[in-house]
Amino acid sequence: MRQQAQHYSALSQPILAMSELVCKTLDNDTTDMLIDKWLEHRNDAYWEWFQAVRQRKHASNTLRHQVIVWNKGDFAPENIFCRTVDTGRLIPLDRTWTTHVYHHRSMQDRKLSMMPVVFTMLPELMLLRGMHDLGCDDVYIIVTDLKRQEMDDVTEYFKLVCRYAYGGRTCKPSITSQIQYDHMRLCHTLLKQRRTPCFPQIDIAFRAILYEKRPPFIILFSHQTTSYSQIFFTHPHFVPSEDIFFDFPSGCPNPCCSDDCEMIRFPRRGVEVAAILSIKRGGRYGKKIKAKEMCNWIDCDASFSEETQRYAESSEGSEGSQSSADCGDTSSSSSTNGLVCSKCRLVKYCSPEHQRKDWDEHRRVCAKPASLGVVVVLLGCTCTMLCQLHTIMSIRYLTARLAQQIDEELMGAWGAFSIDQLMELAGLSCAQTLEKVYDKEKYRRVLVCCGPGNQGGDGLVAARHLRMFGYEPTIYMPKPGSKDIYKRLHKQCDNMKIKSLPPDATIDELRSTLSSTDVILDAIFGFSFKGPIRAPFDEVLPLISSSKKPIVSVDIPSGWNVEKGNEAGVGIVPDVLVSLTAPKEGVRSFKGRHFLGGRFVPKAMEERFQLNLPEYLGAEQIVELSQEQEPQRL
Ligand SMILES: NC(=O)C1=CN([C@@H]2O[C@H](COP(=O)(O)OP(=O)(O)OC[C@H]3O[C@@H](n4cnc5c(N)ncnc54)[C@H](OP(=O)(O)O)[C@@H]3O)[C@@H](O)[C@H]2O)[C@@H](O)CC1
Ligand SMILES: [K+]
Repeated sequence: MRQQAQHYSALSQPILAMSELVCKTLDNDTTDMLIDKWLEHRNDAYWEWFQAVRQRKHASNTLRHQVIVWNKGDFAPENIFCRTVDTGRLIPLDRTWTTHVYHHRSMQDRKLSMMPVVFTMLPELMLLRGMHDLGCDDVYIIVTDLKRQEMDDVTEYFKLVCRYAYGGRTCKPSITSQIQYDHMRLCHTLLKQRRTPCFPQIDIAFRAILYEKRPPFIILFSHQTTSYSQIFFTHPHFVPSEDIFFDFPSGCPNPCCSDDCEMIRFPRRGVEVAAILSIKRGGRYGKKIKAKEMCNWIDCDASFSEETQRYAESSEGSEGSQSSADCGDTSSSSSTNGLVCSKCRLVKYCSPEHQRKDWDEHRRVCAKPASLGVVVVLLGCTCTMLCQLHTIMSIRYLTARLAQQIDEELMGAWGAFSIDQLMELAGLSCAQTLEKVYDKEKYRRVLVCCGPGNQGGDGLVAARHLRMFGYEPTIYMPKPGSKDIYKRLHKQCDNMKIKSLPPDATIDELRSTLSSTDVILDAIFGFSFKGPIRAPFDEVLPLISSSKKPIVSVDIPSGWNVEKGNEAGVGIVPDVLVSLTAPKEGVRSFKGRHFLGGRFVPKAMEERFQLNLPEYLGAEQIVELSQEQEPQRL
């Protein structure tokens, strides 16, 4: 062993035999036993999450991108199906696997059993295993004592090695010395910190597993309660859809951890934040990884050609489409148009025979997409109404949390928007909505009521546009927000000679302004509102409601719970609502005219969050969702 270790260097390709780590293998039966044990612990966060999947609240889409399904049966892994990222099959979570846990022998001496290691990560492992089909019967875990910062350092090191030196390739002298320097630094630091196993051992085992086994992912598990474990994916294609991770509970066992702490670093924000090892391919590693869509019968190796993957859009219930695959042919070039299950339309088969064979398993999740049932209700509607109703049935209603997440993503690294841009478009939608419903000749005087958050900013932008459209807005901001953006927006309004009530205007002053107002724009509270209503709004809201003036509410009527609506009965009841980005859960029962605005969501994001937004026409910034009466301008 010592002799072999001499050949080891950070730049040459190690082999597993060089590793001094002990490998404990948990076979299928042991894994099954662990899953059974895990199921005894119901009523935890995972159980709730899976229940939510069942109610189609998460990780589900009635269209073909459905990634997790559970339609029937008990809470048991065999009833929960995952769409695999590598073959597109819908397979049950109970397809067990073999776990190889590499650990230092001192851990065994310390009586650290490897069973709890696997048990702690079981829901995540089940999910990951279920997400992968090809070559993933084996899961590799390396157990360490790394702390958070150390885990990050080690992650960066592996990324560097895999990018430039994997396979013993030569790289620029500057990179070589960088790798050697990082290697020495990590050895030195981690040895000093007495981390087990020492860094060279983690390094050997990690790269040797990559080299010899080429798994879709490797987990570096940390035994430290103050740390997280890292998953390394070996190709971007192997990173599961981030929809899966939305709301997936964090598994951190440390009771003192912060909210965003995770047991395993799941790539919650998609490929961009996943630890992906960029491995140079070529020579014996020259095989390009390619997504294969395969026949859903688990024993069949037939895959479908790329061009036929768009089957769902083009073929209507294609039970009869031809099949040319020889299912015994294991080559990836085997290609067929496939038969789509005519009921759920979620899976494909190479032949009727395999469809029949898979039926016992597939029947557990096979169901008609829910939206199809709606058609019956719609008989007798006009074509336009049908389209509108269809829009309402399928549009996604957002929880407060999801609305905030979308907002953050729009302004995050991927979305790259600034708040000014979003607010400008949001405010423009509000002004356009008011203009569409309330004619400026009859409803010239608009009281724009602004709150202390971003919605107040939307109101200020709307006031400016309304002035441009020929209205006479007055701003009322009883609690001006402190951010610079509100001050700038207010200054822009001042420059246009838009009147403002002083923030400390008395209730009498507000009452008198309301009496000389034609229509109110309610831009007080948005998706961050949490009841009960505090001063000064506890006096302002009832006054607005009792004014009997028409009201246009922005995003959600002020005072309504974002998810439960006007259950406390203290909110404003508007005539018109303009939802931004997508409607919120709380407005499902809203009866007035409902518009959608905030035309800034990129298509990719709309699809990722399954928003099912309606089409905006031409250059319009708004689209009407429902109509209680024929569209008309008042
Ligand atoms: N992507 C999008 O869709 C975009 C959305 N945009 C818009 O942003 C809106 C969300 O903005 P947001 O997060 O700043 O929150 P929002 O609701 O305006 O104000 C919260 C503030 O209200 C207050 N407050 C809360 N509860 C209270 C109570 N009970 N009683 C009294 N006060 C209470 C509290 O203030 P505090 O008391 O802390 O000073 C809190 O900070 C969203 O709905 C949409 O209109 C666009 O601008 C951009 C793109
Ligand atoms: K509002």
